[in-house]
Amino acid sequence: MEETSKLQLPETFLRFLEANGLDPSIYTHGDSIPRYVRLKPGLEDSLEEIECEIKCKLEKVNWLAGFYSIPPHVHIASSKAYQQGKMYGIDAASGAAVSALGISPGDHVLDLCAAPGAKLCMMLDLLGETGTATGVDVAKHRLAACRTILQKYGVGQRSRLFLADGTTFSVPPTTNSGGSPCLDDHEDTFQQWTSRRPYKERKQAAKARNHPVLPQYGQPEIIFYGQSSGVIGLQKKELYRSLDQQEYAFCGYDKVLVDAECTHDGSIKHIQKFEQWGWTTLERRVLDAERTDSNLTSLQLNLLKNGFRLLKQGGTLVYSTCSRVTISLTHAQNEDVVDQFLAEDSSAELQEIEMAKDWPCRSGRIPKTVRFDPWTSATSGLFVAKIRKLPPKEAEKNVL
Ligand SMILES: C[S@@+](CC[C@H](N)C(=O)[O-])C[C@H]1O[C@@H](n2cnc3c(N)ncnc32)[C@H](O)[C@@H]1O
Repeated sequence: MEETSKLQLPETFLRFLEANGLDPSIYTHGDSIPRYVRLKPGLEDSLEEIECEIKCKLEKVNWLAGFYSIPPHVHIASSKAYQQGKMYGIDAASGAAVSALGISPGDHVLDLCAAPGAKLCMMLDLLGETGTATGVDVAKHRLAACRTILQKYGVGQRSRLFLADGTTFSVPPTTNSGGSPCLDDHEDTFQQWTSRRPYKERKQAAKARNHPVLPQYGQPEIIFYGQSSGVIGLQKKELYRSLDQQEYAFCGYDKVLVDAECTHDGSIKHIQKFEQWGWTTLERRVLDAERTDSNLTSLQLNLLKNGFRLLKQGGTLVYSTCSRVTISLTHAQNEDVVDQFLAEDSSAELQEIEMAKDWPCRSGRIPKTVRFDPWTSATSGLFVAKIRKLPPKEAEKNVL
């Protein structure tokens, strides 16, 4: 804390923060943001037991159901309650982004940047016993961690995980949402998922390792699916069917989360290091890169476009950028991406996030978008935009 308050930020960095509506006090007033946990639904009675175990009180987050805050120095990873899957470690702002989707039982939900899976687990808890959740990520090791988490919390039953590029992913939700194990042992039929893969698949995987095929050039690899995911018993050609754009309007996903990739560690600890490395290095490595990193913003835009393409008419998409990094709250990675997307697609309409009235957030540069600033929200920081897919008649009016 002492160290942070002494930090003198250079003029260029202060100007950069101002241009992006970021309050520099987060860098000078220290890192006192609490940690958050979410209790597994139905385990509210375990609250006292958990408090005893981790030796601190779980403070209820009044604006977000199921969430509690704990002091930043309390670690939960070694606690029995965490290891037994009674609680999740997830920032409250991340929980808010999932809530903004307005998930209803029976929905088919897509998480286009799913790993390591904290938000996907929350979606599955909200779905309860119905609907399906599909998680996509381009990083295999992160997706494997996501699979472990789904298994740990026992929420994998109606989920599918695909290793794929979210900018081109095209697999629609399955229509058969109550799939049951099939006795058909045709090699192209999906059986129940098992960590022990059949010999033929292992041989194919070994071959692919020698001649790697990036997911965007091949068929998305399904690396986990649950008993009632609707995948069991399906033939590969049925699962990997692609639809015409018009068909997605009726057979697409009800809700899509694009929790986009962001880079540049702008965390307090990271920025502090530039005091030793030299502030000119900060300009070169972070500020200039941020202004010119068109690769990143075009990835974010393409993820948003593809997520929206897979959305049903009347469906809801939430675009958010990852928390824990403060620089990722810049306009370039958030409002500018949303602005460009809305300008290009007349069927996309920005929606008011009604429940945000009770959240400790403020408006983004574009009305109806919201920002959780770490310093005012006491969360890790997040940008959230909620977008609805309009039916063609309403979209026409949008153009006029
Ligand atoms: C902010 S993290 C997602 C966090 C996740 N939603 C959660 O709650 O745990 C961004 C993720 O996007 C993934 N990613 C990056 N590029 C991608 C792409 N082209 N397609 C799909 N996922 C991508 C990264 O591997 C990373 O796991």
